[in-house]
Amino acid sequence: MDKIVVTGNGPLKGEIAISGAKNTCLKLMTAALLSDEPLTLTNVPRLSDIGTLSELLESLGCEVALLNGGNVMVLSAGKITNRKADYEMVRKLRASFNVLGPLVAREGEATVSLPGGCAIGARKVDLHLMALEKLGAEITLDEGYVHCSAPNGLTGAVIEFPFVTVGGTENAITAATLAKGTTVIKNAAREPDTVDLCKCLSAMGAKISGAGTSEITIEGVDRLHGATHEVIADRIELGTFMIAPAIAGGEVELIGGRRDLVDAFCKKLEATGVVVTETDRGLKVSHNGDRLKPVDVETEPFPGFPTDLQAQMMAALCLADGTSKLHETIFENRFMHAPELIRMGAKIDVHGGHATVTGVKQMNGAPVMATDLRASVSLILAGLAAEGETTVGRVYHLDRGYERIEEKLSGIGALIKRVSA
Ligand SMILES: CC(=O)N[C@H]1[C@@H](OP(=O)(O)OP(=O)(O)OC[C@H]2O[C@@H](n3ccc(=O)[nH]c3=O)[C@H](O)[C@@H]2O)O[C@H](CO)[C@@H](O)[C@@H]1O
Ligand SMILES: C=C(OP(=O)(O)O)C(=O)O
Repeated sequence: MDKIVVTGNGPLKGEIAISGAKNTCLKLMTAALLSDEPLTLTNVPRLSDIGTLSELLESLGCEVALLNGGNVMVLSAGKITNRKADYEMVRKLRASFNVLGPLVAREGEATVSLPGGCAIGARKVDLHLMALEKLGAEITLDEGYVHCSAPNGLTGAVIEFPFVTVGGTENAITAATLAKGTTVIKNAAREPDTVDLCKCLSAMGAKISGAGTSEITIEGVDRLHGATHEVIADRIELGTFMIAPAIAGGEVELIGGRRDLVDAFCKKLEATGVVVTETDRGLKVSHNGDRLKPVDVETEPFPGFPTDLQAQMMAALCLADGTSKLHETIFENRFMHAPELIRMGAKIDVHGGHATVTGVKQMNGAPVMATDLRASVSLILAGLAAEGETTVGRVYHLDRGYERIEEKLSGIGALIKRVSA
């Protein structure tokens, strides 16, 4: 199994091109199931999660072709040959539960394995099912599978979520595109991923208004057609690489980065003393290497501080000059990076959804273990500023969501390599 070895070596300088967003691209891929014409996605990130979802889509009869070294994907669901998404595939990837909306909308029937919990929390799907029931689907649960049936098609309805669910909003949107009549989604997710999905669906002929606000309206249409859509920049990869010069010092330009994708995060980073500037090509982050100022962070749905950047921010705050408090409000078990950071010399006290981080002057390299995607990258970031060598194990978590991370970080002067153990 591969490991990543990072050696702290001072300030970083250069530029990193931001890839297409994993969490967006996965949902865009499920949209291909809504049309019998091809959907072409450009700016596709080369990640293991993309490969896993491709396999699932292929098992349903959707052809997936990669062009231009994998950067362009053509998805052709001329005919759905199988309406059942198997446990073995769905369990590997939560986003795969989002084939449910498109399948039932187009085929009037679908059976999809429950995704189950994952390391960061229980991650229920009751609200996805509530939304589909509102649209008239009949739902039964049997042996770990959700069976969803609407033989006469779905019908538009008002769906009000009690709290923001990104995946639930997206399943509701895709299902509603082919429903009869109007659907109004209240308390909808405002994430850029959801907005980009709506943009792609609109290019396919869907009638959607209000994307990016808490109320999204969808007028159902009879059919969707093919389209070409460019995947939006990955705001989580962007935020992750913005932390690199913050933690190790230096100046790095993130090509393709946009402040509006990570504004709440930028504000917290700026409060630590880091300088963020918008440039013609993206965002530039500079830090003189002084100790960061402590800040308090609470994760929230967009436009708040993203849960997917909490681990990386914690890594930076481990070296701040003072005490920071982090409150994780989205997932109940998303501090698994804390014990590993503690192995590197950090002082962190976790109590439920809260963590108190008392900054230390220096962290030290250590063998550490990745427990989930964002936890893994927080250990690499900490390694960039630590004294000595940090070896991160179980890097398959990292490969789910970061394209060529060693290459990108080496390009700004980091000492990082992948070794086969
Ligand atoms: C609001 C939020 O930040 N969502 C994040 C979540 O999206 P993802 O779509 O995976 O999760 P949701 O947004 O649906 O979940 C938000 C919260 O609602 C709960 N829930 C959700 C659906 C449901 O049917 N019932 C239910 O109780 C979840 O357990 C969680 O506590 O993880 C992704 C990957 O890390 C992030 O990119 C998203 O930004
Ligand atoms: C947790 C993440 O992904 P997933 O929802 O696929 O588990 C993530 O992108 O940080």
